Amino acid sequence: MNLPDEFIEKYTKLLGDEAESFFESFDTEPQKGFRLNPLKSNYQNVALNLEHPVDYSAVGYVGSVSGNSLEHQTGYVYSQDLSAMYVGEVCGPRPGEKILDLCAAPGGKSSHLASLMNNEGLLVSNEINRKRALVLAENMERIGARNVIVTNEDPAGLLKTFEQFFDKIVVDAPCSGEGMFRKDHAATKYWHKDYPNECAARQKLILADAMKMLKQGGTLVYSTCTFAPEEDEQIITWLLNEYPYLELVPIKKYSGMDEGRPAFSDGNEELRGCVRLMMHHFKGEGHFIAKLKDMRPVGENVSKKKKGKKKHGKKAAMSSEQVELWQNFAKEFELEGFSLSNLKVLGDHLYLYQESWPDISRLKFIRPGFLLGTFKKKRFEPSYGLALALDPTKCQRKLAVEKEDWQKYVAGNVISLKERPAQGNGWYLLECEDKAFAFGKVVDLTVKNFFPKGLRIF
Ligand SMILES: C[S@@+](CC[C@H](N)C(=O)[O-])C[C@H]1O[C@@H](n2cnc3c(N)ncnc32)[C@H](O)[C@@H]1O
Repeated sequence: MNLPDEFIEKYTKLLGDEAESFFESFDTEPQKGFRLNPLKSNYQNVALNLEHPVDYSAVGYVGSVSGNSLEHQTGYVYSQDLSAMYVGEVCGPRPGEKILDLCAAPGGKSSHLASLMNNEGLLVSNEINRKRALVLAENMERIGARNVIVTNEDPAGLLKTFEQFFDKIVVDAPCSGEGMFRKDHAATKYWHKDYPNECAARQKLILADAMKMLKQGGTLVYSTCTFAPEEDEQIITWLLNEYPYLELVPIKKYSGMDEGRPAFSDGNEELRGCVRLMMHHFKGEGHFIAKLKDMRPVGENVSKKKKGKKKHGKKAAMSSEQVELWQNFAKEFELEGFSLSNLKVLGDHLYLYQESWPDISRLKFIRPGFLLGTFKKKRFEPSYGLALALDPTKCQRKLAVEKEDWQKYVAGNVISLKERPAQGNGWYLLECEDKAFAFGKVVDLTVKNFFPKGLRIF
């Protein structure tokens, strides 16, 4: 491929003997990857080739997945570059933690983080660009996570709500994208000699806001998809100088992973603890990852001081009619873990929003909690996301259909039944090959279509 002359000049100097194989790697075939989603109880029940697992993630595989497959539609699988999937592993989210993914769309890292949190704790997935934030929300819905808020703020906008709040923050920063040149040749057109420095200036602003939202004792994971030292090692040097209480946590290197390069910055040997994923050594695209820990003792911080304050702000109460409609639905589906104190109505929408989460009413959001459904003239219509978050193995009110009927439904058509289900008319969780794929409403011998129009496939 044609790389910009100044790019070649720069990396010839930086990489010396290695430069030739580095440049050759831009002409090699990219290898694809995917992750399975342990939020689904039977997550290994997928018609996919699982013979090539990666060694750095228990849920990652080499291979490709069709966006039109049942596995993809039901959120059992997420296509993700083999390098990108190491970021979530390095973060190592734990159930119960409060985590921020600050630059999150389209959701590769966020879906990975949420899939490892067992629906416990809170993940705030933020994206500054509204169009991209909408795609992010769709992807988070698909994986069936119940503990995610999707916001659409610039990093400074989040500060008013989340000062010193998070246990872990992932900053997968907007960057010069050199590591994506192989996959996306057009990306070379935006590149110019000063681009990495321009990106670095923006990265510092984003990180300065991120640092204000990190709890004392918290962990920051910084990643880019570029090889540029200005945006990689030099940013880490800047962080270490600016925030002397931060320490680099050495990241484990698996086969083909490079160390960070001290010579690309101020010579600090600790930079070796970072990871460089270089296409001439590793099978994924180009990436850089660093992990830093705030070493100050976990003490009184702002969010604790505010403890006495009512966290929810104005929480719209449900009307008695809404309570009854929801409770009837929840009883029919034997839903557990949805206590009324954790439910919130906004407009006609009903959300699961844990009482312990802070008031986000001052933020621009796409999903202010997990959308359970919508109240419509004396009835409750469950959300598509709720269907994907339910465990079909535990649900009695379900209807299993063949693959052809799944195809019809996700294309926007009704399903015809040979006989009426024993439980009569009404809402059913639809499943195919033991995977919940939507709610459908049975009226006699027809399953009416409620598949979201914008997500139709085929
Ligand atoms: C590398 S992409 C994120 C990819 C994502 N983490 C994933 O795994 O799917 C960087 C994101 O940062 C967003 N961004 C751009 N400028 C930003 C800014 N000033 N502050 C925060 N995010 C920004 C972009 O819109 C883009 O979605």
